[in-house]
Amino acid sequence: MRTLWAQLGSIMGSLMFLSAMLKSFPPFSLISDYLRVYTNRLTSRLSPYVRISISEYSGDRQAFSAIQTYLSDNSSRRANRLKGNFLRNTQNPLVLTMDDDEEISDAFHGINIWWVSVVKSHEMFLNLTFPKCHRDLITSQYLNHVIEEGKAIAARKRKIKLYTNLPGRGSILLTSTEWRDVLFEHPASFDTLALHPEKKEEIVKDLVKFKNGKDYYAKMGKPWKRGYLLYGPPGTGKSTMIAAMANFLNYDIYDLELTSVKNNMMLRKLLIGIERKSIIVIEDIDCSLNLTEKRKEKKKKEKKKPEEEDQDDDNCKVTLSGLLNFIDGIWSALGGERIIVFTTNYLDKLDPALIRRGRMDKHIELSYCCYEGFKVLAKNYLDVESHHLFGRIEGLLKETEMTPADVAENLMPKSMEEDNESCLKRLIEALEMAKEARSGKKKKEDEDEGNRQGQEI
Ligand SMILES: Nc1ncnc2c1ncn2[C@@H]1O[C@H](COP(=O)(O)OP(=O)(O)OP(=O)(O)O)[C@@H](O)[C@H]1O
Repeated sequence: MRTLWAQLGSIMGSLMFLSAMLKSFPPFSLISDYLRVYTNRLTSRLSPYVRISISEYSGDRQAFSAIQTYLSDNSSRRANRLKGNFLRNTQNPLVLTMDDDEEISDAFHGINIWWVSVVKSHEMFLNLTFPKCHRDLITSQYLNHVIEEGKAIAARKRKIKLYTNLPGRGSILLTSTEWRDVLFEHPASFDTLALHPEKKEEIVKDLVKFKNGKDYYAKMGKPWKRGYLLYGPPGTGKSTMIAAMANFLNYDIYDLELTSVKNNMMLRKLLIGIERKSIIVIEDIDCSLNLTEKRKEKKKKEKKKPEEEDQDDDNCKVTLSGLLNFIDGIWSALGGERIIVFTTNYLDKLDPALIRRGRMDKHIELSYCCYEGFKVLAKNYLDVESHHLFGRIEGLLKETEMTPADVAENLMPKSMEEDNESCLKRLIEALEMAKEARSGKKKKEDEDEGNRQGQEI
């Protein structure tokens, strides 16, 4: 049937060609225009099919690329002619898509649908043909199905990337910085994170609420973004938590090295280059800000005027106000669905303005290893869930402070032959030493305090 219509189409095409010929003779140009309009009308009235042409510039770019993803997924299984594109930094770099003018068929509730990809004057169109009698079903349900399915396929195939800001290519003076990406393949997950289960659950719930919160944020009239402050001693899992968050949400990570950003303008430029579904990380935020504070103190001593200060700051490094603008200025709302994470080992060194609630919505303390955390590490490293030495370790963990990084280091087998018992005993030894060192330190502090009070009397 569709072949018959194709033949009719070619007859109509010939008529149109004739009309174009006639057009070159001025007296006939009016007639030829009428001829073209009426042949078009006649074809569409008589045809039992409808054709919808969707341009890549039709407005919703995301919907168009979702349709492309859906068709590419279908075409790589069904079409005879495919286009291959190579992607950078991926494990499976070859991506197959439908070739130009290639047709693939699809079915929805028993209705046959045909798609053709066409490129005209550098513009791509996806043409969809289906029986006229199913117009409502196809335009309402089928197209939505294609877009949603395309988005789901893209999410499943999405590989997480880690972006870092590095000096721009060709920038000899290192005055500009740009994002460079590599594939992110950190295996951390909330299951392997040594953290109290209640705390873990609270964080996971918070992340889920954020990820599904598009409508909620829109209703509140707030940009779809959230700030997390992770603080605690070195080796307590702040970086590991960020990796677990990225894997859980399937978001890219933008690791912002603030000390190599020349000024506020450059910071804004970097911000604009950040895509949706991302976690922006500034590690050791206290170190980056110290530079600013020290510079301010120096300027105060040099008795500079405020205008000079601003100018100098802009020529020098990112200022506190630039950073605040980065977090909650108008630019920061672009695209939405972004998380910003600050980490620090020294919470009290930070400017309260930077971490106030609303800016850093959730403050998460990562601390020394608790018994629950140890059990996760024992499972990760030794694949053991219970052991007669666990009780001794539980008691020692309550009496001393050891970071999950140190617990992990002691648990890790040092050779293929080393058994679980020996690894657990090494941990017990290390915990006992830490306990002794701690009580020695405490004794010394008490003595010093006693001496100080004695001198005061
Ligand atoms: N909570 C944890 N759960 C699982 N592994 C952990 C945890 N904390 C630390 N580790 C282990 O210790 C290593 C160092 O941890 P990580 O880099 O995440 O700590 P950090 O708090 O970010 O340290 P720093 O403040 O020095 O950057 C990790 O590679 C991981 O193997």
